[in-house]
Amino acid sequence: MNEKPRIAVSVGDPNGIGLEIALRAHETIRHLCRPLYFVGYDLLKEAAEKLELQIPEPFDHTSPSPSCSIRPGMTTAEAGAYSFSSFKKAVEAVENGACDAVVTLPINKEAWMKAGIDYKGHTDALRDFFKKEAIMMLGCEKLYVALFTEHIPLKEVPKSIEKEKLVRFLLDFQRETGAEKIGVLGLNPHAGDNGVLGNEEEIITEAVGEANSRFPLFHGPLVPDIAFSPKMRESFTYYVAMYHDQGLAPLKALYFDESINVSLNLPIVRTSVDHGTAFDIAYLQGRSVNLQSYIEAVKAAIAMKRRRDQRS
Ligand SMILES: NC(=O)C1=CN([C@@H]2O[C@H](COP(=O)(O)OP(=O)(O)OC[C@H]3O[C@@H](n4cnc5c(N)ncnc54)[C@H](O)[C@@H]3O)[C@@H](O)[C@H]2O)C=CC1
Ligand SMILES: NCC(=O)COP(=O)(O)O
Repeated sequence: MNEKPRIAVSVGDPNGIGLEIALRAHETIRHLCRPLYFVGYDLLKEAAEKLELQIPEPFDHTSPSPSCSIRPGMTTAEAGAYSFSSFKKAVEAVENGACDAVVTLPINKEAWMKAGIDYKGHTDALRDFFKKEAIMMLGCEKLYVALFTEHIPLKEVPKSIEKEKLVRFLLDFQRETGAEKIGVLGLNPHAGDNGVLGNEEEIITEAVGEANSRFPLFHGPLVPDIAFSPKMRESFTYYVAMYHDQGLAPLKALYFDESINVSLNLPIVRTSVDHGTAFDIAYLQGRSVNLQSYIEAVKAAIAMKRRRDQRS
C-alpha cells in the first residue's frame, strides 16, 4: 500500500448518529485514508440538512440501493434494510479488491430484525459471510476484551461454555493479537469458589490448561469482579470474557470514548465504533456526538491492513 488506503465505510442506521459522525469526521479521516462511504446522495443530503452541515467536498460515496428517509431516533425496517445493505456492499468492496478494509458505523439490531435480517450484528453476519469463527474484541491499547459468547441471552451462556470451543477460541485470539499474556475470566461469582457457587470453572480450567500446553500464556479462570481492578490491569492488557456485559461493562466504564470494536479471525479487516446508534441524541440540537471511537477505528483498520500486507 503506497498510497493512502481505501476504506469502505458503512454508514450504519440512518436514524442514528452514523451519518453525523461520517460528515463531521470526514475532514480528519480524509488525511488518513481515502474513504468510500456506502450511502446514497439523497440520504446524505437529507442528513446534512437536518444537521445543518455541508456535505464535504470531495466525499466519495456510492449508493447501497434501497431508498430510505430519515426518522430521527426511530427503529424502522426501512433503516434496518438500508444499514444492512450499506454494510454488505462495503464488505463486498473489500472482497473484490476495490477497498482495503471496512469500518462500520453503528446499526440497530432491532431495526435489522424488523427488516427480516436474522443476524445479531455485524460480527454474526461476517461469521456467516465468510464461514469463519470471527472473534469480537473491543478495547484500546490500555485494555482489550474478547467475548467468548456475545449476542446471546444470558441464560444461554453457561451451556455455551464448551472446552474444545474455548480452547480453539483462546488459541485463535492469541494468534490474531500476538498477546503475550491473556487473562481468562471465570463465569460465576468468585470464579465459582471451588464449586460452591457453580462449576463452569472446571471447564474453563481444563481449556486454559490445554491452551497452555500449546502456548503457556493463559491465566485463569480469573475472579471476574477483581479482574479489572487497577492492580490486575497492571498485569493484564488482554482478557477473554465469558459473556458480553462481563467484559464490556468494565471496558466502557473505563474507556468508552477511545475504544473500538475489531473483528478478528477473518480474511478481511473490519473495525467499528464501540458505541451504538445513540437514538436518544440523533439529529438533536445542543448535544455533542463524540467522534473519537470512529477515528480510532479508522486508524486501527489502516494499521491492521498494513500489518497484513507486510506479512504477505
Ligand atoms: N457497532 C455497532 O453497530 C453497535 C450497535 N449497537 C446497537 O445500537 C443500539 C443502541 O444501543 P445502546 O445500548 O442504546 O447504546 P448506545 O451506545 O447507542 O448509547 C448508549 C449511550 O451512549 C451515548 N452515546 C453513544 N455513542 C455516543 C457518541 N458517539 N457520542 C455521544 N454519546 C454517545 C448515547 O447517547 C446513549 O446515551 C442497539 O441496537 C445496539 O445493539 C450497540 C453497540 C455497537
Ligand atoms: N456490543 C457490540 C455490538 O453490539 C456490536 O456488534 P457488531 O455489530 O460489531 O457485531
